[in-house]
Amino acid sequence: MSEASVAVHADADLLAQAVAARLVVRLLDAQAARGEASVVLTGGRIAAAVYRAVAALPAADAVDWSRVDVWWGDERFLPAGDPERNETQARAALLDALPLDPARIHPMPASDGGADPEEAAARYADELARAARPGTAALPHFDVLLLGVGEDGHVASVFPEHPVHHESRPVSAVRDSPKPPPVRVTLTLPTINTAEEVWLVAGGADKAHAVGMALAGAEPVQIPAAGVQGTSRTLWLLDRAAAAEVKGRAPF
Ligand SMILES: O=C(O)[C@H](O)[C@@H](O)[C@H](O)[C@H](O)COP(=O)(O)O
Repeated sequence: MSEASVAVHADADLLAQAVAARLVVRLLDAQAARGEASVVLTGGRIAAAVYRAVAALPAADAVDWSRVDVWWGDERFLPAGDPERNETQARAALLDALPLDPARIHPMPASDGGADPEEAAARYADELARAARPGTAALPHFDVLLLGVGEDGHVASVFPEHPVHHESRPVSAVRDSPKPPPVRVTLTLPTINTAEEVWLVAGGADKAHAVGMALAGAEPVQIPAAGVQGTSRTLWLLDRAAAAEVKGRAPF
C-alpha cells in the first residue's frame, strides 16, 4: 500500500485545472504503458469543475478516448437522465464532448432500470467482473480513481458509521445517506483500494477538518477518507482552505 502524498493549490479553480491536467497525463501514461486506460469518476462540485476543466484542455485531444474505460465510484439512485445523477453531470460536463466508445462507458444502473438498489449494486458488480481479466480478478484494472471528500469525511457514498462499512460484496446499495438523495450505489472501500492510483480532491474551508482528521490517521469507520489507499499511489489534491488543518506533512 502507498504512503499518501499531498499537493496544495491556491484555490478551488486552480485545483480543478491542476487535477484536469494531471488526469490527462495519467491517461496518456496508462495508454503508453498498456494500450488503454481506465478512470473511475465521482460526483460533487469539485468533480464537476475537474470535468469541465478537462473538456477545456487542448492536451485532452492527445488521449485516445476510444480506448478509455469510464466507471463510477458511486451514483445517486435516481431515474436515468436525472440532473442529480453523477452520470448526467459527468456526461454534460465532459463525456458528451469526447469521442468515447459507448461500450466503454459503464454508468451505474438508474432507479428506473427495473432493479432495486441492492439488485443494481449486484448488476454493477457483474459488469465489473465481466471487464476483469478472466480467472484472475473480480474487478477490472483501474488506472485512476477520483474521489471528492465530504465535510463529514465521506468518499464516494461510503458515509461515517454506515452499514456499508460491513458490506463484503464489491458494490453496495446505500440507504439513508446523510447527503441527499438518500438512496445510492457505491463501490466499497476495499474495491476503491484496488485502484492503482486514488486521488482525493477537496476544495474549501468546510473540508479542512475532515481532511486534517483523515491525514492524521482517523478510523475509516468515522472518517471514510482515512481508509482510502491506491495500490501504487494515494494523492490528496487540495486547495489552501481545505489543507488548513493538515499537520506534519510537507506538501509538494
Ligand atoms: O455523489 C456524491 O455526492 C459524491 O460522489 C460524493 O462523494 C462527493 O464527491 C462528495 O460529497 C464531495 O462533493 P463536493 O465536491 O460537492 O463537496
